[in-house]
Amino acid sequence: MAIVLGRNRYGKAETRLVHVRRGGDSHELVDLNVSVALSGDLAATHLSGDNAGVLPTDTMKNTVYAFAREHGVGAPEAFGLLLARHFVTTQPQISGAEVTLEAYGWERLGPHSFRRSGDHVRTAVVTVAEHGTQVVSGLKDLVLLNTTDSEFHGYPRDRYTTLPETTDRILATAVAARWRHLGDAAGWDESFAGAKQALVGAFVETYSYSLQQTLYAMGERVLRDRPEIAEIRLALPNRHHYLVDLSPFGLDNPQEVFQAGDRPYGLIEGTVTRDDVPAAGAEWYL
Ligand SMILES: O=c1[nH]c(=O)c2[nH]c(=O)[nH]c2[nH]1
Repeated sequence: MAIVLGRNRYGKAETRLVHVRRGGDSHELVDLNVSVALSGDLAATHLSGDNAGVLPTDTMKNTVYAFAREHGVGAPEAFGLLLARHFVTTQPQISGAEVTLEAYGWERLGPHSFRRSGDHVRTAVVTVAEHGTQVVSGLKDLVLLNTTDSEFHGYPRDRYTTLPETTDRILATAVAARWRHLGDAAGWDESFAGAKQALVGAFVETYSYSLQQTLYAMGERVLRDRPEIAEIRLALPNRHHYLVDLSPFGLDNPQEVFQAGDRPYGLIEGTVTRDDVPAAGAEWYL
């Protein structure tokens, strides 16, 4: 029996970067949370504390800020690619870099005034490794709700089943989605806007018999509308809304008064994919 070092990586997590582009009269604002994880020949530091190959995580943080000044910050995918390629090409012991970015939205109020817009967080994960480059875009915390056009019935019942069948309910979720691109040179902002629009459009327009059906419709719409996207993964918490029994007060409740549930919640997860695209890198499955 031997004890050996397994998979490992290291990096600086959650570098908060705010970039102001002061071009003309109107300023541009980008607000990012950037995490870098590097992998490669890092056995020496783990086994003997030899740090000859360990670029400090502090340097990674500095690189994020310096690159913002030197190159500007465009789409999160583009900035992530720039950083990931930099670490892999300049550090001989590093063979893989994963840069994860969250972009917080700011809505313009004036030439140099903004209001934080909280309806979703845009995400990107860029991986540069020996086997290739993978760009995954996404979003999270996008809360959507339909007040009708949602049913749930026809499910198996056992002795523990109490859920009443319904032909009219609220369907609500907080969308977390990530989608992998076929190439590494999409028009990132336009692609993101199109994918988000497809997700929302399918949620609104699908008459739903289950959140699972809605999930598939959302993924399918993204792949139909966006040829640059190979595959999409969705995680949809079912934000249950319980019809309140008002009969003790002599009142009816024709789908008007609901209690918003918190926990527990159903969690519906799924992948929608094209059947003719190259397989994803291993990172996709984490
Ligand atoms: O859309 C739904 N899918 C389920 O799998 C499920 N399970 C449940 O209790 N309610 C729902 N709703």
